[in-house]
Amino acid sequence: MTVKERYESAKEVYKAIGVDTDAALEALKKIPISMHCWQGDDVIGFDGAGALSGGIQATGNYPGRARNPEELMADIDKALSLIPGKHRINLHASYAVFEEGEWVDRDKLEPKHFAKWVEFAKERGIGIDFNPTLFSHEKAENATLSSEIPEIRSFWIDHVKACIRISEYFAKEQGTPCTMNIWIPDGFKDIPADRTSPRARLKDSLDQILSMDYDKTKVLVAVESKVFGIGVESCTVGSHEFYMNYASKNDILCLLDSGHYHPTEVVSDKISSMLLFFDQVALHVTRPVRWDSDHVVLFDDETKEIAKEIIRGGADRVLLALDFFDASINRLSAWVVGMRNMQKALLNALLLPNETLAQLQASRRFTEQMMLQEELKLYPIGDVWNYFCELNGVPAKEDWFKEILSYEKEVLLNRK
Ligand SMILES: C[C@H](O)[C@H](O)[C@@H](O)C(=O)CO
Ligand SMILES: [Mn+2]
Repeated sequence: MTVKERYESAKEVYKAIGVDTDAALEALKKIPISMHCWQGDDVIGFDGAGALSGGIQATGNYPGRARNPEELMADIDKALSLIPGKHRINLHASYAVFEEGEWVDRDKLEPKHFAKWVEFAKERGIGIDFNPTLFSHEKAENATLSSEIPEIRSFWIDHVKACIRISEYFAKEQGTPCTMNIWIPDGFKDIPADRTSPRARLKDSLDQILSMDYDKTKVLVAVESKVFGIGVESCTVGSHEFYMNYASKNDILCLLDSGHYHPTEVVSDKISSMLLFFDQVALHVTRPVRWDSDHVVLFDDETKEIAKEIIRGGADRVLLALDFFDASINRLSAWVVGMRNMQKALLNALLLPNETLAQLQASRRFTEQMMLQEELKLYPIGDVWNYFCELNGVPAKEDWFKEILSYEKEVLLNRK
């Protein structure tokens, strides 16, 4: 049977439970995922400002890490060619592209340092999202926006302001808003004596940043909380409560990273609450293994549950990005697996009879609800997925992997 014939057969199976597979594929095609550039080079960046810091870690030494903008762009291109649909790319400020012999510190970054990325994105018709980089820098050794040292705090305030200007430039050039997400590593290894002062300084820094004049329809500022990081186990200044309150009072976005909560807490359970109080919510989907380990996103239960909440809450209300970095495997394969898995999870959610399931819950027919949810797990989603790949001109099933192998042989292994 061909992929199309299998799809036609699956379509009938779904039709019997009231699910329109054609509509699901149309909807899936319209959901962009912001693919993080930092999986390609183990979060190193190009500004040479410092080794990876901030309590995050890329482990492994698989050959072929992208070492410069050309290599990273080529790798992103290859990965995107194996992922169905049109997506976005997510950059960090540390990925500024300088002219030969040029260098400026992070507080002096300008749109021109990202012109190459705009050129890259425009040629491919994709949008760009952005992140100030408040780690891997000598001035980030202790604290950034919450620093007790006025010059350090001003430096980072200026950096984030510069990033807002760069985000505005991206948005203007690409014609779609740019999500600009702020994450800082500030915190304390051991029990602090004063939790309030650092948080008050962080609040003041954000106030100063947001007081600048910028187009709020073009730059969607988000703040990303975290429960702990390596070296800051006892207290994170930018905690969930801090940022949720700050975002709500200041009309900016909260970004929920699925690795940034207590191990038994799940982001899938938070999305509906956020969407009742905010117009939109931003996500970093990742896979924490025992800690915020940033493993590649799998087609696992929590990813599926997050996707259900995105579809049920309205995909246009969720700014979806991925955030993992695994240096122990082929980095392009990591991107492709993670992106395709996020899409499979979204497809899975789109293929559910969501109305029927909600009605079963509303009438408290939980026995039937459980039965149906379990039976649906074995419905022929694979046939629908393969057809989606074919429709979008990318290899179905595992067929994309041979492209990775030849790219590894011809390109990655030559990066000595
Ligand atoms: C590199 C990212 O910005 C970073 O991973 C941040 O988003 C995060 O999740 C830190 O744990
Ligand atoms: Mn994150």
